[in-house]
Amino acid sequence: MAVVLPSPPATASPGLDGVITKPDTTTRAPRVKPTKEDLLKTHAVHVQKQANSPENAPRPVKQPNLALAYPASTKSIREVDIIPLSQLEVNSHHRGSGLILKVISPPFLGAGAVSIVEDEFGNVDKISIYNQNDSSILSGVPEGCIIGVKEPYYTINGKNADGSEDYMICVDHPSDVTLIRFTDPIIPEPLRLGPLLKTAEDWKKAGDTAFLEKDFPTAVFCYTEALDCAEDEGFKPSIYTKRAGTSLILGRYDSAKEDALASRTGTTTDWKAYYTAGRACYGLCNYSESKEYLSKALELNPTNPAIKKEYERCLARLHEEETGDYDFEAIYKSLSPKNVHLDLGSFTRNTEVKASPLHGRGLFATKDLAPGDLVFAEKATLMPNQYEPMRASAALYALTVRQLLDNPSLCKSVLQLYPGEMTYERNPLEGTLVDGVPVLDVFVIEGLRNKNCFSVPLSTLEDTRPTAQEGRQAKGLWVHASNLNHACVPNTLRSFLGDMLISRATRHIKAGEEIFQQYVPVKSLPDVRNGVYKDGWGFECSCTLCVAELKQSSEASREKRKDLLAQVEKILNKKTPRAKTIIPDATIRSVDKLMKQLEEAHEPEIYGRLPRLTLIYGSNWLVGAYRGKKNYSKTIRYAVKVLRNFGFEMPQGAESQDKVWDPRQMFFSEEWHSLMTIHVVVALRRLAEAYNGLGKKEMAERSVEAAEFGYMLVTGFKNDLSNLDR
Ligand SMILES: C[S@@+](CC[C@H](N)C(=O)[O-])C[C@H]1O[C@@H](n2cnc3c(N)ncnc32)[C@H](O)[C@@H]1O
Repeated sequence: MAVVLPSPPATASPGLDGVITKPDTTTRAPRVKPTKEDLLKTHAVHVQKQANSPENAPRPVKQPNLALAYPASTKSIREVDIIPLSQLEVNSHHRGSGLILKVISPPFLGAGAVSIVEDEFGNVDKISIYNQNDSSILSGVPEGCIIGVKEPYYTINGKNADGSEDYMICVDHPSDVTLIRFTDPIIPEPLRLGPLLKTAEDWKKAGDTAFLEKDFPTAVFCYTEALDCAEDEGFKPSIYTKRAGTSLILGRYDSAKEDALASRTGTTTDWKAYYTAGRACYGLCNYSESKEYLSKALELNPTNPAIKKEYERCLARLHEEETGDYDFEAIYKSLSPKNVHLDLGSFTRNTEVKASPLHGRGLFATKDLAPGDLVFAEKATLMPNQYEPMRASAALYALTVRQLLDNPSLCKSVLQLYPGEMTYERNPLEGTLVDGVPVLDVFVIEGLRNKNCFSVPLSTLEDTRPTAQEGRQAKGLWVHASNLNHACVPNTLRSFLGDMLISRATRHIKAGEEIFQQYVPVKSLPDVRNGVYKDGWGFECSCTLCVAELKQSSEASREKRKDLLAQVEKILNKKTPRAKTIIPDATIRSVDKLMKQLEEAHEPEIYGRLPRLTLIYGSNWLVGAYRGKKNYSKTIRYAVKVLRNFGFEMPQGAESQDKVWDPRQMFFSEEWHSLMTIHVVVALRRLAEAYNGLGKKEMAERSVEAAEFGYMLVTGFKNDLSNLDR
């Protein structure tokens, strides 16, 4: 699926004469409207061009521009005043009004389905319908169908070749348009066609033909018509069965379940209904309900191998949900670019959602957890298999809209996510069914995507490898993890395996304590990182480190650290230690000197047990420089400093090569506030190498064990450190 960038906001733009002109946003009557013939002719040219272009060209996505947000209609087409097209005013949302229209052209399928429509009085106009599902025939608005548009937004779609304004009814919210059945009395007389087919049997046959042609949306449509005109109740169960099976293929699990249950006849053949209902619930990740239906199917058909297989799968998911017992290594092996959606249950019972003193809801521990413990593991609620960075956001947005439309039962958990500040009040009717579809506000969906999505590599383990392809990240939503608030020095670390998010404790967490994660890797300067939070999520961080750095440390000290860091960076950015490059001693000495000054610029009474982020880059660099010179003793000294700067407690004298201590203990300190990243693992490996170089085998082994523990935290499961070399 390709994407287009969000359209630019309606701000001032250069006019033809180079003078900045504001877009015309006043509500007014359209100026000159084209005739029906002209509209159809121009449209036909576009459609013809599309027909000549290569088949299967990916369909772009119109991602909503939040600056132009407007709420979705929550009314039924039966509640609004039907108006003629001639009453439409540009730049207006026509609240309380609606249109009943006949589609009189084949569609042009771009980011939206564009067609020409006619009302009962012969007025014509252009319509663009966005955000419809491929599983609905509205995504293609076939010629001849009758649609209802609720509270239509009429807009200027740029200029025509002759300079006149090009007008369009723009339907952004998918629930603002509804497909009207041919027999519906709401259709005005002049637009009526009468039923296309007469009997339920005819519609069923038409549905079967569409099914065989793999046109599943049309099959659903025909089966719906068949059910609607069936006079014989005995005819209905078989149609429900067919519609349930078709919906299952389309991933419309809510309807599949409903139809499967409606198809029951009270006989032993009901095993089919329960089997389909069980599979539909499995598709929705409702494993307990799935198990119930599959058990019933098994009772009626105990030897059926397909039911047995589904039942076993269901038990495996329930076991994962209950215990958090996963074979992560096997899961990793099963992962491939084509197989990122893992068949796993989510383990969340160590955590619960409660009101947070920081903001809205937060996630809290339900039991004491130790460093390294699995806090929770959650399968993505929504994550497209799209790792192209330019396409990942739009793909997630499109998938979210599609899934909510297809499975309204998902609306409750997804629409309660925080969408950021909206320019209007949210409507409590969002997510409820009106005219058969859930009311969906695409601007809310884009807002909550933006505030809650995570960027995700194929696996964090892959991502730590030097050979990892930089930037290839998908985007996804995990509704449970979305409750996590941010802390720069958090108590958990997240990692990914395909669409599975693994959260591990990085320190002791007491039952009842709030769980935090870092939203993004933290910047070392407190004002810079807080700028990122403000811009991205609208908050200022109040974690221990931010309070210490922003509220307790003086502005003069902050400025001093900033200045020294800039001096360090100036040198380091030119001289990165690499294999086979020897850094001149003079450079090392000047970095060393600056680093001492920077260290002294950290007030001991404030930074006593806190990370010193501005020191990390320099101390890491010095580890590399001394490692290059095989100076083991200095490598140890600076590797220990790196660990200290990340906020790990180092025993007195650990910087000396002769000190005997246990690096494995550093993860278990109760008082220190440490920050866990892959750089900690690398520093521990350097430490091990240097101890080895000095022949201190015991210390080297302990350092390797500590590095392995750290690597488990970073990647989510136990892994060989040699992954870091390939
Ligand atoms: C993914 S949501 C986190 C859950 C959120 N508290 C809720 O009620 O849905 C992200 C939003 O939480 C808020 N937030 C996260 N961390 C915060 C913090 N440390 N302090 C204040 N607000 C925070 C921000 O408003 C942010 O946009």
